Amino acid sequence: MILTRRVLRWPIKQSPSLPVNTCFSSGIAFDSIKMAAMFSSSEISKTASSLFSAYASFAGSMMLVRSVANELIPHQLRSYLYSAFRYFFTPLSPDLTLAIDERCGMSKNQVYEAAEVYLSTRISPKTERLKLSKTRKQKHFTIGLEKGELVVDGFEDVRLTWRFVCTEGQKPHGGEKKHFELSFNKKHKDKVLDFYLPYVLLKAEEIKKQDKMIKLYSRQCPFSCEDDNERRGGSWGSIILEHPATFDTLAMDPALKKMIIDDLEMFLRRNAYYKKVGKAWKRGYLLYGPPGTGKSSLVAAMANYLKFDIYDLGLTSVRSDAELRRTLLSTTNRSILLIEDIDCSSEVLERQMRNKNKKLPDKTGLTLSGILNCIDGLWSSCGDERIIVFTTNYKDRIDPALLRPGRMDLHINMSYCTTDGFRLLASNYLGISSKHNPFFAEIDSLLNSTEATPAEVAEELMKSDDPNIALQGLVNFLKRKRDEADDETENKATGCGEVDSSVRRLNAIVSRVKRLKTNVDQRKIMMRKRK
Ligand SMILES: Nc1ncnc2c1ncn2[C@@H]1O[C@H](COP(=O)(O)OP(=O)(O)OP(=O)(O)O)[C@@H](O)[C@H]1O
Repeated sequence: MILTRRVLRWPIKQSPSLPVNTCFSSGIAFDSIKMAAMFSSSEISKTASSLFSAYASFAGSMMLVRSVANELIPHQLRSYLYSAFRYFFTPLSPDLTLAIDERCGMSKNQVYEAAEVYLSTRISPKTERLKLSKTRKQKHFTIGLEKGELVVDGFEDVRLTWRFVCTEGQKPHGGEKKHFELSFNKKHKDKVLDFYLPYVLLKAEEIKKQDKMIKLYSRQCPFSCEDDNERRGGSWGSIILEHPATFDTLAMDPALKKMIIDDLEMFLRRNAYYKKVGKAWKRGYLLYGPPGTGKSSLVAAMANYLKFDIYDLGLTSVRSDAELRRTLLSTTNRSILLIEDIDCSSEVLERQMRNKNKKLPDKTGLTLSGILNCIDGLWSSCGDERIIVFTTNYKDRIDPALLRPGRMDLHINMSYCTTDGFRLLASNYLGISSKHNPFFAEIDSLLNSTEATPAEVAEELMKSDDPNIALQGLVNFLKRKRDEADDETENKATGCGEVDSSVRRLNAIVSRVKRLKTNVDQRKIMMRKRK
């Protein structure tokens, strides 16, 4: 108040030392001249001293008040008063800011991870700094926000601002603490929590699925392609699965192929259904058939289709039920557990032998009941979207307990190459179709009377870039197979003595050599003609 009164009493005078109508080009210079004209130097110094004395008396009284308050008012009441004072005198912001930390305790924060992925697709052209990275195994660049960068996003009528913040960790060598700040108008709080953030999680999941590199895990693999270069628990190592098999390249009965795809689709859709009926969300497939009919290729096609990782578990490397449990618990959701050649697993066969011969000692700690428990017992319920695939060349050698529905839901017979299968392979390997090709009819009739695996047919088709040579080679191969099969049947039917059968085999070899020579001659003639 003193200060105000003094200021108001200042006289407004013109300085006699300056001519009133002097002209200046600069406005600032003109103002300062005006000021100087208003106050004489003695008056300015008087004003400054009164200002200083006012400030000193104000600061002194405040210090006195503060020390009295510190003495008389208890600490808790004081801090309450301060916060109330701050609350009433700080202007209210209409915005709410959510801090999304990188970690929740020891584990990663799912919302933070999702935001990282989602925001990489929301970067505006105005953003000035971005983070770019790519590991040797990654196919695409990874783009992220740099410290302090902003992304503005919209969701229905809500405007949201994301900011990426990095701060120094409090502990020495604690590294950087990272978090996102998400700001929006307070009135949209419910919409953001109930709809926007779940939408971000969903979108991030979709983006991850698109870019996902499928991994093949094995306990025998000495290293891991995980980003943090750590092996998963349960001693799994991994490599990127680069198997190009897809359902489009698989030569198998089209109806069977469609049935498998539909079954997988239904399995993926049925999360709620599995919960409702009280079953673990998993599905078991048994693939059986002779070697080279595409069992492993089908597993790769399933993984590529679903974008699921594969855990290749050799049962022979598992020593006990406890180890099997540990190993399976360290596998992730959305994965395929592959147990190949289940009939060759000595433990599974052993139980059958033990049943027949009760005296056989229990050699290992891995038992069939341990395996069954992991497939559909209580342990199997730890995890979601799991697929278990058993493969075997001999279905009849497997313990029926393993095959019952609920354990192996679908039994898929991978059979010899059919005419449909051949057409697909011919189109894949040679880029040809059956139209006007003279070889197709002959190959069809040979395939109907001979058992050849898709692997054998594919091998023949790969032998030449020239479709005619490759197809002629396949015809010869199938004829040879047919003759061999005929010879074998004949041998079995006649049941002659050893000498007779040796003579017949010798004759068969001679006739086969003759046929081969004819084929070679034919091929030479064709080559000459082409030249
Ligand atoms: N049905 C098929 N469609 C396309 N290619 C196939 C098919 N079956 C086999 N092949 C070809 O043969 C090769 C071997 O097949 P694959 O390993 O999948 O057979 P498998 O039945 O798993 O054999 P095994 O029982 O010996 O493990 C594959 O790399 C693929 O090129």
